[in-house]
Amino acid sequence: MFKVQTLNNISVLGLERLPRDRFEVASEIANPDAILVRSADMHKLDIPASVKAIGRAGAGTNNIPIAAMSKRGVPVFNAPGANANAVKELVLASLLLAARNIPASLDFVKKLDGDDKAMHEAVEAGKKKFVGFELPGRTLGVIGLGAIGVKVANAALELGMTVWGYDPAMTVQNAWQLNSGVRQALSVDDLVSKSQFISVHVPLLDATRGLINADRLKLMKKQGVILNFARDAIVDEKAVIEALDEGRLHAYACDFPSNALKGHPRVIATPHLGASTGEAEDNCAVMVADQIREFLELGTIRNSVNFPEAQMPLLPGTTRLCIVNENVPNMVGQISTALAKRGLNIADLLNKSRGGLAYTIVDVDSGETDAAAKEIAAIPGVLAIRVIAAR
Ligand SMILES: NC(=O)c1ccc[n+]([C@@H]2O[C@H](COP(=O)([O-])OP(=O)(O)OC[C@H]3O[C@@H](n4cnc5c(N)ncnc54)[C@H](O)[C@@H]3O)[C@@H](O)[C@H]2O)c1
Ligand SMILES: O=C(O)CC[C@@H](O)C(=O)O
Repeated sequence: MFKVQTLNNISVLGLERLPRDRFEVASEIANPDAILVRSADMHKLDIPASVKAIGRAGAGTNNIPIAAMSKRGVPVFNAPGANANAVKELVLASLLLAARNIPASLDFVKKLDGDDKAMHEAVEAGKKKFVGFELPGRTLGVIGLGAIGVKVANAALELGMTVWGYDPAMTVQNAWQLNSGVRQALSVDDLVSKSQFISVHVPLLDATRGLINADRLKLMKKQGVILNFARDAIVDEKAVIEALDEGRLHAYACDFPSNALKGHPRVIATPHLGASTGEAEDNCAVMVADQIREFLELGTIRNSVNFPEAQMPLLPGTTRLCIVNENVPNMVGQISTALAKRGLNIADLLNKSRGGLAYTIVDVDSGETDAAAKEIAAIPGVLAIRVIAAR
């Protein structure tokens, strides 16, 4: 029986992918084999030694101590693209809210009083304060052309906007999805200086912290709009407020409210709602639960942010060893020597690496697998090992 701990509410559809005869799932559980999480901050958490995998039911993994997990040989999985449409729709809604001054106009309507005639007169007199602008011909710059950025860029083109994109590490799969009408910016500065609207869709990393800062805001076209549905620290909030107050920026739409932003007349803040649709919550939970199940039952790695992809069908009648080690020479040699010493025949083997980590799946015919696993675990550089018996 595998034990899975949930640190946030995970959609029932996802949890149902873990059959109860093989998986015990609870928010409080001792010695879990795996953790399912959404946005809970795991950096200060004492993650039990029993944990063999972490599944993020979403895209961003900045709430998970990935480097520490890599050192322990623990894969971290996420759900790439599973909530991208939900975020795209909220970005588009916010683009329109900003262009048509809708939040301020709704406040104005809420404060109207008097009889209907008085109200009608106030509406006709007051509406000039909320004159907006239309999107065709306006320029949007999209920083980060991943699952979300590509969808936002394509949708903005459909709305008649001129769209520039920048992503130095775009994947081939995402490039296939991008409308060829999206123009390629040469750098962040190049994109910023061309754009009136800017939408950021990058992960929060050291390299993206403060990506939109005071200097870049000065490069933007006048009356610009910044859309931040990625992570708070990607945009320098203080610099944005200054630009709003000086009238250089028209609006800041973001999914990460703070005291400084709250109540600002030109800030449109939503409470981290990007992925909050039933569809996105289901998609993320199903995807990540399937990945965690396949890892625990078969050692398969799909959509990990720190491990290489690794899939090998389990040969009937064999026992599987899954070994995580530092990516250094002669590890496979030492592993096969330990197996040969006990007369264990290798029926199938897969060895993959990513950065400093290597992962080996080896299926062996019957024999002293536990003893061999113990010996392999003691090889310097081996970080984790599991033995999975064929069912
Ligand atoms: N508001 C929400 O609820 C919500 C929901 C989903 C995702 N997000 C955030 O959005 C981010 C992006 O999500 P995604 O699904 O598109 O991820 P993704 O991994 O598909 O795309 C991220 C893209 O950013 C690019 N990138 C990385 N560093 C860059 C840089 N310095 N400049 C330009 N491009 C860079 C990568 O090459 C990649 O193509 C997530 O990491 C997460 O933080 C927020
Ligand atoms: O789980 C959520 O609601 C937010 C998820 C989002 O921030 C993500 O990075 O996928």
